[in-house]
Order: sequence, then structure tokens, then C-alpha cells
Amino acid sequence: MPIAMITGATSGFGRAAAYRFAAAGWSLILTGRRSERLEALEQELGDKVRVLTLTLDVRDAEAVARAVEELPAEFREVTCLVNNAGLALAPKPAQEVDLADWHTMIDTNVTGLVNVTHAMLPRLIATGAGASIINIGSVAGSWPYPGGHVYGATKAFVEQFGYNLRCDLKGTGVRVTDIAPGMAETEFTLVRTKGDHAASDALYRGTTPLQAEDIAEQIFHVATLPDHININRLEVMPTRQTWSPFTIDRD
Ligand SMILES: NC(=O)C1=CN([C@@H]2O[C@H](COP(=O)(O)OP(=O)(O)OC[C@H]3O[C@@H](n4cnc5c(N)ncnc54)[C@H](OP(=O)(O)O)[C@@H]3O)[C@@H](O)[C@H]2O)C=CC1
Ligand SMILES: O=CCS(=O)(=O)O
Repeated sequence: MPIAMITGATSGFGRAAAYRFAAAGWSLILTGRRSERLEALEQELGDKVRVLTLTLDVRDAEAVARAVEELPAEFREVTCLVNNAGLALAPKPAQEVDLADWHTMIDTNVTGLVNVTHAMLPRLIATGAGASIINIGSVAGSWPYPGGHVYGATKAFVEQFGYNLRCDLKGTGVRVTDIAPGMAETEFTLVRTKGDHAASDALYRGTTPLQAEDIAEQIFHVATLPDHININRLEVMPTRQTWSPFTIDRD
């Protein structure tokens, strides 16, 4: 059975993707920082499919490299890497943000994603045709909005990094896709607001956001396309989300 490695599997898209791949019988390498959640996942899915859990902070390049180096033999031939671990912080104007929050987003969404990709590239190339890297970007990487500052910029990096990877991976069979979701109801806003349940609930109230399972389905679809198809970018919004017009500062 093919193997999927999913970063940030303890919540949201990553967790839903773990269930989706498991339903199709894939073996799973599931990572995240919250080991108790990883253990729960292993208990829930381990009866059906092979599951390896790795408690891992993607920001720690050495730990990531070591974990990949030490993958047990039966988990080495990875078919799909889902670079999903990420977060937004500080939904307020750039001039009011703590520098530490910008660093955390860059360290996680950019450096962390790069750490995992660098460690996994030899494995994916060894797998060859049919292998894929699926990076979770965001609409925020293409569309600016107030309070998006560094978060959107990290997701623009994710998109361009994927395109550049594609150039270098030509001939290896390894595909690269940027899946760019719009508003989705996960723990994302709770993290972004540092635990403000009321703000998180208010954002999703009265509309129909994407659910984690919607994005998991897209991830699985991209991962299981015929070997000769590479979707470069897939932007997915809720039907009830669209763009705003330009705003004008007037006297
Ligand atoms: N929800 C949304 O509206 C959208 C989200 N996205 C992106 O989707 C991805 C998943 O987010 P979503 O599921 O919504 O949010 P969640 O907060 O529900 O899940 C985020 C996951 O990332 C993991 N994570 C965060 N930081 C680290 C770290 N340093 N090391 C390892 N794992 C980490 C968390 O695990 P743990 O805390 O256990 O480490 C968790 O499993 C992110 O990249 C996000 O930017 C993109 C577009 C829309
Ligand atoms: O990436 C998350 C979606 S949004 O909050 O930027 O619209």
C-alpha cells in the first residue's frame, strides 16, 4: 500500500486527510507537536492501516532530518508528502503586531515546510513516478487583505517554492501541487486569535465555510491522479466567500 506523510495531522486538514487516506488503505506517517493527539489517531486508525506517529516540531531542522533518516524500513518508500503544518497569528494591522508573531509564522510556514521538504526529497525521488508533494498554501498567498501581512507572504512563498521545485524535479516523476484553501472551519482561527473562542465562532457563524473534510478530499484527489498529471495549483473557496473591491483612503 502507498504511504502518505502528513505534517500537522493533529487537527484540521491534516487530521481529516489522515482519515481520508486511511479509508483508502494507505499507510500513514503522521506528525505534529501534540503527542497525545497523535496517540489517539494511532489508536483510531491503527487497526485499519499501518500508522507511524512522529512528535515533531517542523521548525526544528535537525529533528526533522533525524526523524526522516530514522524512518523504519517499512515506512521509507513515501508516495505522498502533505506539507500541511502551519498557522496564522496576529489578525491586526502590521504596525501593531509583535515581531515574535511574524517570526513564528515564517519559522513554521516557510522554514518548517522547507525543512520537511529538504529531508523528504531523496525519499520521494526514490519512489519516483506517482510520488507527490502537496503543499497547503492559502488564498492569502494571492489575495492581500488587512491583517494578512506576514501570513499571506509565507503562503506566497509556498506557492512559488512549489513551482520552482517542479522545475528541478523534472524527470524524477515527483509532482508538486499548491492547494490554496479559502475560509475553512478548523482550529485555525482559534490559533490565530490565541484562544479567542468567541472570535473564532463569530467568523464562521451565519455562513458556510469549507470543512476540513472538503480539503482532505482535494488532497486525496490530487495524490491519486494518474502519474502523468500534475495539478500546479488548486484554489478552493466556499461558495459564500468572494473578493472585496479595492479600498480608497479619502480626505
Ligand atoms: N483553516 C483555514 O481557513 C485555512 C488554513 N490554511 C492552512 O492549512 C494548514 C492547516 O491548517 P488548519 O487545519 O486550518 O489549522 P489547525 O490549527 O486546525 O491545524 C494546524 C496543524 O498544524 C500543526 N502545526 C502548527 N505548528 C506546527 C509546528 N511548529 N510543528 C508541527 N506542526 C505544527 C498543528 O499541530 P500541533 O499544534 O500538534 O503541532 C496542527 O495539526 C495551515 O498551513 C494553514 O495555514 C490555508 C487556508 C485556509
Ligand atoms: O489561510 C487562511 C484563509 S484566510 O483566513 O487567509 O482567508
